[in-house]
Amino acid sequence: MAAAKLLIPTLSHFRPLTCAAAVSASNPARLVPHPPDLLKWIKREGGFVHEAVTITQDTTYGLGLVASGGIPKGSDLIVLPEHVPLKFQSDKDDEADSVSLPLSNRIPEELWAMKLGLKLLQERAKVGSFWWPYISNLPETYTVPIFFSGEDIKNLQYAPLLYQVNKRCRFLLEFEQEVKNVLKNLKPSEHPFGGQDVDASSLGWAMSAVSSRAFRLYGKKLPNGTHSDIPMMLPLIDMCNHSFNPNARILQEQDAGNPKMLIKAAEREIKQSDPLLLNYGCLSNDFFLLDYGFVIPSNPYDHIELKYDGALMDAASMAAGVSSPNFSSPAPWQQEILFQLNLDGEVPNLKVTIGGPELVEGRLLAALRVLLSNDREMVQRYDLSVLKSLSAEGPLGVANEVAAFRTIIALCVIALGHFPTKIMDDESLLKQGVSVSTELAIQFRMQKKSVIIDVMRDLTKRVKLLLSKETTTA
Ligand SMILES: C[S@@+](CC[C@H](N)C(=O)[O-])C[C@H]1O[C@@H](n2cnc3c(N)ncnc32)[C@H](O)[C@@H]1O
Repeated sequence: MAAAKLLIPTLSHFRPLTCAAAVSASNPARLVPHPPDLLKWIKREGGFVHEAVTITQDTTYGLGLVASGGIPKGSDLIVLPEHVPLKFQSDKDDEADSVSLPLSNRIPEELWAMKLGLKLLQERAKVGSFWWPYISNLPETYTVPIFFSGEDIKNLQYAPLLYQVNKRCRFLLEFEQEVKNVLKNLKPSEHPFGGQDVDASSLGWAMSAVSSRAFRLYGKKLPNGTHSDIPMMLPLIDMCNHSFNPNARILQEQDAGNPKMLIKAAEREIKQSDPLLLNYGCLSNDFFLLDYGFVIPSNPYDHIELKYDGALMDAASMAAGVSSPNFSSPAPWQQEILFQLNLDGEVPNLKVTIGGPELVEGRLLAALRVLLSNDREMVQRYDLSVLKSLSAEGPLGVANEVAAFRTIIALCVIALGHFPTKIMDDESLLKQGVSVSTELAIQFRMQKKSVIIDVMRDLTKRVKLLLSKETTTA
């Protein structure tokens, strides 16, 4: 044993940063086979864990928290003292941050998870890290699309997500080079990762660990009295799985001198064997898959993204039977409204969505209503907020509303045509048994197609209702 220690002296102060591909979504291995007891560590550090809160393997979503007995509503479930969450600027930072800080400054703000990921990777490499009891309990692999094969990325069949995945992969490969360049001339004592090679795969592990587990909460108080919003990893609390109907919620107590993170039971009793669930956010499946590595069936917040384009709108409305639409050449007064909707001008935002709680994004609905109307005076009688509202029920008349809805239905048909497979094909592929990542990609595209079909159904009903009302009043 002594000889082995002598042979590998440099290995004694760091841990390897290798990263394997995900084999199972429901039960990913942890970084070490028998990690320390997380509950005991939290309590030793001065935190509180309700006696009925336990960690269970018995979930379809990996590890989770479960109530071993009844918990009254509003009870504190877990309380973390301020030094336990893992944040980018931590009081425990040391001189290695003079290297990782400039590196993190090269990360675009939208990839904030990579910033905290650098810190996580640094702590993962360090033997004796304060956070090792937490980090060793993290999953070894993630089912996010940056780890999918090229074939499974294509299997997503949805351009906006393909774009995001490619962007993240490209960033990781470029950042790997930047990290290597910065690290190559460092003395061992200055090296933030214990002299180890950091590659796109270990960076991707760290980014996914953060994006799937961090919460954005108040940071330090700013001079103007407000709080900065910073991501942090909350040990144990982050063992809660997601639900849109959660039974727990995160709170931050800002008592002077004693800030704490806690989760409380929601305003209903938690029964024995109930999982403890948090709402990660009212997000589309794009975010759930990209950041968390899962897809929610019938997600009420899922939507599809389209580009507002005059030629596409003309094609859709002609397919819907609207005669001579003028989306490609709007009248000046219509163009002025498109400008107000930020669908025209120097830096327009042409991304519009269909599906989700709004059903049709207000900006798209207003544009269709206005461009399908010839009656400038009537249009100008209404506020933009009315023109954008689906519940306004045909402010510009039944014929205009029917034409707008039919145009959206035709847009949906065009969008469905962009998917190379039908839902029935996808279902039979899933029945044949496929890998974890292929299954996720197929579920993702099936859900997108369901969103489109649901919107078409809803709008078809609205058209029928409008037409029936018109015949009754005629
Ligand atoms: C904050 S962690 C929760 C703890 C995690 N289950 C574990 O084993 O460490 C978030 C991860 O849990 C899984 N997860 C949580 N809620 C889920 C849900 N509703 N459906 C599918 N997977 C879920 C996903 O793998 C996600 O990335």
